[in-house]
Amino acid sequence: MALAPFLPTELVVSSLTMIVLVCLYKAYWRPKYRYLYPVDWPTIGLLPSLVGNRNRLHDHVTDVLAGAGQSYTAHGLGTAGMRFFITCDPDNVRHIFTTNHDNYPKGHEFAEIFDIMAGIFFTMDGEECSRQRAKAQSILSDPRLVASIASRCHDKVKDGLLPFLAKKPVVEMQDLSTRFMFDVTAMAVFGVDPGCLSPDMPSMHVSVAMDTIMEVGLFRHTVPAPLWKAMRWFKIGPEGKLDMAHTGLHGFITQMMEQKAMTRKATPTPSMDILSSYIDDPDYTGLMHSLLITYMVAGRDTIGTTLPWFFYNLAMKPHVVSAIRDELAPIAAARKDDDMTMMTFSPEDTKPLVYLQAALLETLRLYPPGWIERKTVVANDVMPSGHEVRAGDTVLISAYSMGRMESLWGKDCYEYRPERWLYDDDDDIGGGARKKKRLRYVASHKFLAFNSGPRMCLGKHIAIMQMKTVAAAVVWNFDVEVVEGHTVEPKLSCLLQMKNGVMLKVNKRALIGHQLVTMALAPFLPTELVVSSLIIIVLVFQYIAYWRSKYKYLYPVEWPMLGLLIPFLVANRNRLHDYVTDAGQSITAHGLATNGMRFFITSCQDAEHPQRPMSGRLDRIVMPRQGEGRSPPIPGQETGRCDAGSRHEVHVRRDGHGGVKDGLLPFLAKKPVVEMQDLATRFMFDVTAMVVFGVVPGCLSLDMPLMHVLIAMDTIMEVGLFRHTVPAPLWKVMRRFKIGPEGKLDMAHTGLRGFITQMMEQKAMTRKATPTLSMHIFSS
Ligand code: HEM
Repeated sequence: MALAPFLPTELVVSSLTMIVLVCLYKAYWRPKYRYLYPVDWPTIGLLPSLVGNRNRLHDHVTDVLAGAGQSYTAHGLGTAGMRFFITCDPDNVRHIFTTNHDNYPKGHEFAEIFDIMAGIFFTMDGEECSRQRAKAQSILSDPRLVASIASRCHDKVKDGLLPFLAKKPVVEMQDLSTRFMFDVTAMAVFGVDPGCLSPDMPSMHVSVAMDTIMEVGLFRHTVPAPLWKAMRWFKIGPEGKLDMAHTGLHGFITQMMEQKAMTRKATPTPSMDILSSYIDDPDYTGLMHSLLITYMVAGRDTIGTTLPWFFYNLAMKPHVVSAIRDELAPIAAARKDDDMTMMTFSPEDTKPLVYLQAALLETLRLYPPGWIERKTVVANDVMPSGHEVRAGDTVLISAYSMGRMESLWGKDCYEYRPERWLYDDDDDIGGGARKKKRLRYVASHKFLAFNSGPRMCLGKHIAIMQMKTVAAAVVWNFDVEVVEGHTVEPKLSCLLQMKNGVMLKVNKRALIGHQLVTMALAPFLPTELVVSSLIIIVLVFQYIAYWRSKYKYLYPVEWPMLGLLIPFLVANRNRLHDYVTDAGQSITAHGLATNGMRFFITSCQDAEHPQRPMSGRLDRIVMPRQGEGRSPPIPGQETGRCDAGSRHEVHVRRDGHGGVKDGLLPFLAKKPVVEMQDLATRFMFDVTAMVVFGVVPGCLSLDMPLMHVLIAMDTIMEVGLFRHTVPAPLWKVMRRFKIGPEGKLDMAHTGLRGFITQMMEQKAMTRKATPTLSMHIFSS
């Protein structure tokens, strides 16, 4: 409503922009240039190139730089002659970050983009920045603080991360790493553990708020400042989201500071955390929120972003996992307590491990969390590459592209290969020459993940120590594997996070002489193996001996002992609904077991089966409703819920009539192809949540957020069918050990409970803000 008077102008302007864009695109775009050079359009500059490649922005920038000899000059949107110089040339980087550093400050636009950290070194330049950095450096190099960070990280791995992984067969590693690093960083900053990494996976508003800052940061970097400032004024679009994120973050910092004040009152002895070093410093009065948020970002965002890429690469490179384990094995062998517990490694243990460090550096080469740096030009200058830059130009340095330049890293620059960081050092031991691996030195202007020159990362050593602690413990104790069908791709943000995270299967290794066996299940494994192998053998023999193709679609075969159910389900699992329908209107069958358990399956209205035996026990009546409307069967027609393999793709044309005004129709209008089951589920999820809680969770939005809760609800129904079909003691044992479908269900329960908690919290907040009665189920 507030925007109503502006809408017509807005509409005209955006329509005109669209028309101009489409015409220019059609007129000039040449497929051969597509992945080589971005076309620098008159007036609108690089915008079409960015829009056209938004789904592969990082790689697009890299392709452009590789094609243009590592540096490129382009124009931004606007008539003010704004220019960009984009580079990943190490000579230029040294010039910008070190040799002529004063000519390339971050600039006031950078400070405006990250206004939540205003007044703190991260967004500043010059004298004040150097003064603040000096204090930060002395704090972060205090051995007592470093020791306290190390021991808190180690304890969190031991008591939080490893037990968590041992209980969950499948995890979303980005979420998990972010939760872990949020807790570890908050402990270093405030001396308080917020408990994000707990088995009930509490909702993470603050963590999401931190992600929002980085996502909207990229948006602010790419559109002209007056545009995002106008949006900020009206709190619309990404700026509306950012405004909420700021409120959430400030709330969190206030809460932490209050908790800290209470602790200080109770135990006045100084505590080893970052906040304690600033709390009485008058220079930071009024800057505490910016300062503490900066430290949270420095720790959580960087390591929390790196670790998922690390595990993702390891999941695909078993030889790297083996090499890391080989390095850890002598340390593990020297332990006395290693046999039945999960092993952790201290910073002293991991410090000399060069292969582990190489694997982490290799991750940072290919996936630097801060993938792009921004600087401003103070005075006209000429780069070592010969390019001229003018005062006021913006310089963008792509750390991501730098890690993928063939000229710097060789032909295999895209390959994850930790060995490139190592070299053989001839080390004469005991008379014989033995090669010892050493870490290769790579200058920071060639490997930019930790920045270079006077603005170099101040937490590099802490970061490597923390990452090694996590990586060593997880690699030693678990096997990880990417869940089939899960695609990993980067998100559009200032941080190189993954768009949908990375789903990993995690299996515990048991340590019997450092060999593999699943530990928690070890005592049961032989029996379990024997029983399941026997069942499979019996099934295969029976299948071969009795199965007649003429019966295949007519009658379920009743096997001796196994009854009807197991062969029935196994053989017809892909057409279960139709199989039940084809079998006639009523059948009686035996289940798996020797206690004579029987099933009567019918679609007759009166459930009176002519063959119903009068003797014997009728245990369950299963009435397939679908069968009722489907006798005789209709060949070739699909029924039931679509599975992933048979999803219906619906080509949607704009209709203009009917419907659901603000969500579904605009969505359909924008997407020419939709997966209708997903869409309908998202739509109904939002509608139902609105009815139940009075809150829209926003599942049906254009960016199609990954909805763990929806998957969880599907899981309940899928595992429900599983529980219906196998004997109860079997699924109960599986539930006890959280294995197979029951492990998945356990995660689904946790996710759903987390969602309900989140909704109830949101509701409680809304009720506080507007106490009038609202019309939805939860309020009743
Ligand atoms: C994988 C881990 C990390 C990476 C890749 C990383 C990377 C970086 C980069 C690229 C910068 C320069 C930022 C800029 O000027 O725009 C930076 C600065 C900084 N980092 Fe890190 N960092 C990591 C972990 C940490 C940790 C754990 C801490 C704290 C304990 C930390 C503290 C800092 C500080 C204080 C600065 C100085 C900011 C400035 O001068 O503006 N970093 N880091």
